[in-house]
Amino acid sequence: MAPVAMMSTVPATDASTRPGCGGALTPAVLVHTIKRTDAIDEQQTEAYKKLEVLLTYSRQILTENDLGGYTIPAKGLYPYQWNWDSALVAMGWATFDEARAWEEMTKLFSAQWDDGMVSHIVFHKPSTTYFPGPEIWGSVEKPRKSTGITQPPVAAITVHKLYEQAVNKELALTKVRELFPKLLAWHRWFKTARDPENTGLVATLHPWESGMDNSPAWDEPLRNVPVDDIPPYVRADLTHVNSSMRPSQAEYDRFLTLVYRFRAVDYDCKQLYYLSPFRVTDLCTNSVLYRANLSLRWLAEMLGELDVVPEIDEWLEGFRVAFSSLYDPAVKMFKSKDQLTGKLLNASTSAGFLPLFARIATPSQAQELAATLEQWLSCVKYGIPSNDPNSADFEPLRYWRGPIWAIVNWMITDGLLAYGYDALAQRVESDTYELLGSGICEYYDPTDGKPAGGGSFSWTAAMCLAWLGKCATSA
Ligand SMILES: O=C(O)[C@@H](CO)O[C@H]1O[C@H](CO)[C@@H](O)[C@H](O)[C@@H]1O
Repeated sequence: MAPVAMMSTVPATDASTRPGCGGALTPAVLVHTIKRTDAIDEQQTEAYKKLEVLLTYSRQILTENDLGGYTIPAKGLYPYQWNWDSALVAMGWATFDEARAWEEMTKLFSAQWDDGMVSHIVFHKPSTTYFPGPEIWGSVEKPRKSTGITQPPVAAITVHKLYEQAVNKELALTKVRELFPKLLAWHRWFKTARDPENTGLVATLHPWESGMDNSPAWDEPLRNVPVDDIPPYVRADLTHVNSSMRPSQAEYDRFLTLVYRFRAVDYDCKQLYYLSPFRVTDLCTNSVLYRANLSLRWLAEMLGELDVVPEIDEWLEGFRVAFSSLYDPAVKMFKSKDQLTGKLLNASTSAGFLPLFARIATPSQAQELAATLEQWLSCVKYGIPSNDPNSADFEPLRYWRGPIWAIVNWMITDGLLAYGYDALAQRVESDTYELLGSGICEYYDPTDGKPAGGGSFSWTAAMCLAWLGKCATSA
C-alpha cells in the first residue's frame, strides 16, 4: 500500500490555483509589504488568491474530519479524538465557526476523569483502523472510553484565545464559565498526580503523553524500560504509513509494556508516578503547562474567580524556580530530564525551543536559543526540524526524529515574536507557508520539504487557518 503522503497533496490540478507560495509572497511578506504601501498591487492580489485557496482547502479538511462535535487528526491513521490535536484544531475552527470550536473543547472535556485527568485519546466511536484501541486500554465501556494517560495541556491556551478573539462574546462567556472548572481540575491533577514531590515541574510517564512519541530524547530513558511478556499484537499504523517513518518495534514493545503496567493498577494516578519505569521532565509538557497556567490565571481574573489566583501563582513560581535546571549553557539549549536517573537528557530537539512559547526563558537564554535555531536552519532547507540536524540520530523522515511539524513551528514562532526575534520568526513562517502549499500533511522533510506521514491532517490545516491565514489578513 502506498504511504498516505502519496495521496495527500492538495487536490488542485490547475497549477495557477494550486496553493503554495512558489518563492513569491508569504503571509508574513504580505503583511510587511502591505504595511509599507497603501495599495495592493497585482502580485499581492495574486498571492492573496493563492492563500485563499489554501484556506478553503484547510476548512474542507476540518469539515471532512469532523465526526460529530470532534475532529479526528486524520482518516484511517488516527480515527479518534486526540487531546492536544483537538485543542489546536479548535483554534482553526474558530476562524470560520466559533460554535463548532467551542463544541470541540466541550467534547474533549466530556471524557474528563473523576480525578481531573483529560485523556490523550477519547474513543467516542468504535474503529478498527487504530492500535491500541479501547480494548487494550481496558476502556471499552462508559464512563471511561478513553486512555489512562494525558497529553500536553494546550486546552487552557485555546480557551483563552477563543474567548479573546470571539465575535460572539455571549456564547464565549457561557463556554468559558462551563470549561473553567474543568481546566482548573486538570491543572490541579497535573500538580498532585505528576508533581507529588513538589519539585515545581511535572512528570511525563509515557512517551505518548509527550506528544513527541519517538523523540530521540526518550531513547535513554526507554532503554531502562524492560519489555514485559506482553500479548502478541499487530500494529495498525504500518498499514497507513511506511515503517521507515514510524517508531521502531522496540519502541512499540515498550509503549505497550507501559500501558499494560498502568492498566494493571487501573491507572491509579497515586501509584503511577512511583511505579512507572519511564518518568521524565518533558520540555514540551512543562512549557505548554506553564503557558496554559498563564492562560488559566487570565481566565480566572476575567471570570472574577480570584480565590484560585494565588494557587496558580504558586504553580507559576514553582516552574520559574525549577526551569533553570533544564538549561544546558554548554549547548545553548533546554533539555528534558530523566527523573529516575536525575540526568539531563542528551538530545537537542525542537522541544528545547518551547520555553520561548512559554515565555519562561530569560532574555539571555532566548538570545542563545535564537542563535542555536539559526545554526539549525543553516543546515536544512526548511525549518524547524524536530531533531538537531547536526546530530547522528537525525532522521528527516522519521516522525519526531527530524521532520517538521507545523504546530511546533507555530509555537516557536509565537515565542520568537514575544522575545523580539521578528526576522527569525518570519523565516519560520515563510518556510511553513511554502511547506503547507505542497500538501496539508502530518509532517514535512526538512531537507527537501516533501510532505509525509498522514494526509489531509487536521492540526496542520488548523495552523494554516489560525496562524498563517490570520497573519496575512490582519495586515
Ligand atoms: O502515533 C500515534 O499513534 C499517536 C499516539 O498518541 O501519536 C501521534 O499522533 C497523535 C495524533 O495526531 C499526536 O497527538 C501525537 O502527538 C503523535 O504525533
